[in-house]
This record gives sequence, C-alpha cells and structure tokens, in this order.
Amino acid sequence: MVERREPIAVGDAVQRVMEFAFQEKIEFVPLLQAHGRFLAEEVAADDDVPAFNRSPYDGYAIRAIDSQEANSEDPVTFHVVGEIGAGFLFEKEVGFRQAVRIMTGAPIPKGCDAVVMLELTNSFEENNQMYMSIKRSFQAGTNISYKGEDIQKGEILLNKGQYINPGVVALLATFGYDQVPVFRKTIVGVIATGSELLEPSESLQPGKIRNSNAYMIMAQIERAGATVKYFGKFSDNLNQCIEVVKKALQEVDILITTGGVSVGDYDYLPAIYEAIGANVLFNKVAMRPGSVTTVAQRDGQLLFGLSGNPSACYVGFELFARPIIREAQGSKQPHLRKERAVLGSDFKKANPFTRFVRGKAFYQNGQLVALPSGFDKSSAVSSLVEANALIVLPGGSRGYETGMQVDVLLLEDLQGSEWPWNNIVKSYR
Ligand SMILES: Nc1nc2c(c(=O)[nH]1)N[C@H]1C(S)=C(S)[C@@H](COP(=O)(O)OP(=O)(O)OC[C@H]3O[C@@H](n4cnc5c(N)ncnc54)[C@H](O)[C@@H]3O)O[C@H]1N2
Ligand code: MOO
Ligand SMILES: [Mg+2]
Repeated sequence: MVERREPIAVGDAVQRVMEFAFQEKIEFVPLLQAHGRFLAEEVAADDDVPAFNRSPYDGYAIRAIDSQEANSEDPVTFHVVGEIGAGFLFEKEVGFRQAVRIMTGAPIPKGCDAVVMLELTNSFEENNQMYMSIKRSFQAGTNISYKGEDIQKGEILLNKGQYINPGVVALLATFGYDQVPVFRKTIVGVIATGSELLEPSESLQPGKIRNSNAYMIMAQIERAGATVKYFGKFSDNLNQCIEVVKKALQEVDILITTGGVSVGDYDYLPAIYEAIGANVLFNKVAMRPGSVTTVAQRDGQLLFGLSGNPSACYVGFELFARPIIREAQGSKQPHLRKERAVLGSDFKKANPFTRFVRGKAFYQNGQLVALPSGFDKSSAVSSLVEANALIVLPGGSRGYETGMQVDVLLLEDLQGSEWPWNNIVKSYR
C-alpha cells in the first residue's frame, strides 16, 4: 500500500518551518567585504556630518556685512589675505574687507559667514597683494554647508538587519567602521540524489541527465544571502545516502537535498529521515509545482527535501528555505515580496492546488504585469531563466484569464514581505 500523504496549505507549511528559526550569529568583516551582507548592529552617528562648517563652492570666504554696500556701479574690494584648500585650516581671524580664497570642502575661516562663488568675483593683483571685488551684497549664511546639516550626532542611521548596499558602505566609512558587524552567513549543505545524475562536465549517456538542481540551488542559496557547502551527487543507494546525510548534518546549519521525496521505489528520503531519527514537519503541500516538498527536523536542525523536478525544486527553495535564511540575517521581512499585478496572458489550466507559475513581472504604463516565463511543467528548466516572479494562482475549478488581478512574489527583490500568506486574494477582474 502506498502511503497517503495529507496536503497542507502553503502558509501552514511555511509557518511550521519558521518555528525552527535559529539564533542569529554575529561576525566582523572588513569594510571592503561588507557589501551584500546584513548589518548585525544598529549604527548611530557619533559625530555631526559635516563635522565643521565648510564651503560648498570654490570662491572667496568673506564677512557678509562687508559686502552690504556693493552694487554694479560701486563694487566693493576685498584684500585677499590667504588661501585654503580642502583638508586644511585657516588659522587667523578674518577682519574688515578681508577675504580668503577658499576651495570646495574647506572649513570656513573664523570671522567669515558667507562664500562668494569664484564666477561672481573679479580678482586682480596690486603691489604684490591680491584683491577681489564683488558687485552685489551677500546675506550671512550664503553658501555655507553647516556642521550637522547632513547627519546630526546621536541620530540612528542604520538598523540591525539593514542590507549593506553601496550607500550603506559609504555611511559605514563615514563613521569609521573599518570592521563591520554583520550576521554570519547561514551554512547550507546541498546533496543531489538520483542514479540518473551526471555532473555538468560529463557527456550525456542513455537514460542519464545532468545534475542541474544542485547548481541551481547553490545559486539560490547565495542569492538568499547564505553560504553553500556542496557534498556532491549520490546514486539512489539508501545506506550511502544515510551516511552522507549524517556527515553533512555535522557541518551545516541547514541541509538541502534534491530528489527522492516522492513515492517511487528509489525515493529514499522518507527512509533516510526515519533512519536518522528526524521528524517530518510535512511531506505534502497543496501547491504546484513542489507538492512533494518535504521538511524534517532533527535536534532543531532543518532538512529540506526538495523535489527532483527542477521547477518544483526551485519553488520549494524560495517558499520554504529562503525565509529562514533571511531571518538568520536579521530580516524582519524574510519572505518573498508580494505585490499585485495584472495577468498578462490566459492561464486556463485549473488545479485544486495553488499554483506558483514562474513568471516575468514588469511595469507597463505604471502597472505591474505578470506573464508566465515559459514551459510550465514541474520538470521544466527553461522557464526558470527569465523568471523574476512567482505568479500565485490560488487553487480552484476555474482557470485564469488575461487582465485578472493576481498576487506575485518577487524573486529578485531585497525588501521582502513580513508574511505574504494572509489574504492571498483569489483573482478578480
Ligand atoms: N505516483 C506518483 N508519482 C509521482 C508523484 C506522486 O504523487 N505520485 N509526484 C510527482 C511529483 S508532483 C513530483 S514533483 C515528482 C517528485 O519526484 P522526487 O522528488 O521523488 O524526485 P526524483 O524522483 O528523484 O526525480 C524527479 C525528476 O527530476 C529529475 N531530477 C532529479 N534530480 C535532478 C537534478 N539534480 N537535476 C535535474 N533533474 C533532476 C529526475 O530525473 C526526474 O525526472 O514525482 C512525481 N511522481
Ligand atoms: O511536486 Mo510536483 O512538483 O507538484 O509537480
Ligand atoms: Mg521520485
């Protein structure tokens, strides 16, 4: 008798996995390696930015009051008493009708309260002395970049879990983070199972296929922000698979296998879980593809048994493994970002299970449109190429038509969702 599996709803399955979220761990990396990581501590400003009043232009620093009588008929002349480039200080106090030639980024000299752009001045030399004249007056404060105008001391600038993009790198550098506290990357082990599998370097043989899943999953693991440990591909040999799974579990935080989770004679994952004493959280999900996705846990360690079928494997990873990886990186929105889109073509095949159609989501006249990205079978590889979204088509007895509103889960988006599984809206026009 073949075992009967009870399908559970996708949201329930995700919830069962998320109950095993593990403790975040912190490490320090050099600033140069921080891009793409997630910040493990809040960052507050320990100083003002800029830290001193400075000039935003090349020109002359003056006392605004000295310019009040200037007009086009009667220019006012200033004695140029010095010059200051960015990175230097002008030590003396500037007095009546004196000016200092100043460059962008240089600190405003004592006594000065305005900067006149070079283009508005006329400079000349007389008796070995430099002078400049202006034909209009300036208000105090003209062209001053004030201390703290960008960032004020004490401000909270970055939160824990912040993705470190180039702008964040700039801020970290600004505040002297030579070493950056980031969340340690989750280590995810990958094992491919199947006697039919060849590695990409091998020539095809009758009945065999190349192992694409392991490489696809490893790329997905990296996209999710974790580190990969590949244990290789293994034939459908129960004892050998038990051994490699046991070994792998000692070296990783999470273990992902592909293949062998269904009810075939050589689908050994259920027997492997039993042999190692892992509890199965679920082994059937009301979704397509990936209905056979199985997740088990042993001593708090999670084992994801993803389907051998490439599209099913891909979807299973994104729905169930990605969020736990993201959560370990401090994300409060670890799930795929959910948005509403207009279905760009018919999808007439009805199914009782919720479908996750690999699709392309793009903006057209300000409206997000979603189109299936190709051949839509669980076994498909080709439709994954252009997929940047999963189009969510809730199960039912009717198909879906062009123009209907659907939910989409965005695959390449960093923002994520807190919990996309409430209100999965059935489509309507
Ligand atoms: N009688 C039933 N048969 C099947 C059921 C079912 O409920 N009853 N479920 C079907 C569904 S749905 C799926 S999905 C697959 C799941 O199969 P497994 O997870 O057991 O995976 P395998 O049997 O090992 O392989 C399935 C398919 O995928 C190819 N494959 C396997 N590994 C890789 C890899 N690393 N790279 C590329 N392709 C891979 C494999 O050759 C098979 O063609 O079961 C259905 N059957
Ligand atoms: O689990 Mo299968 O991927 O539904 O086709
Ligand atoms: Mg199978």
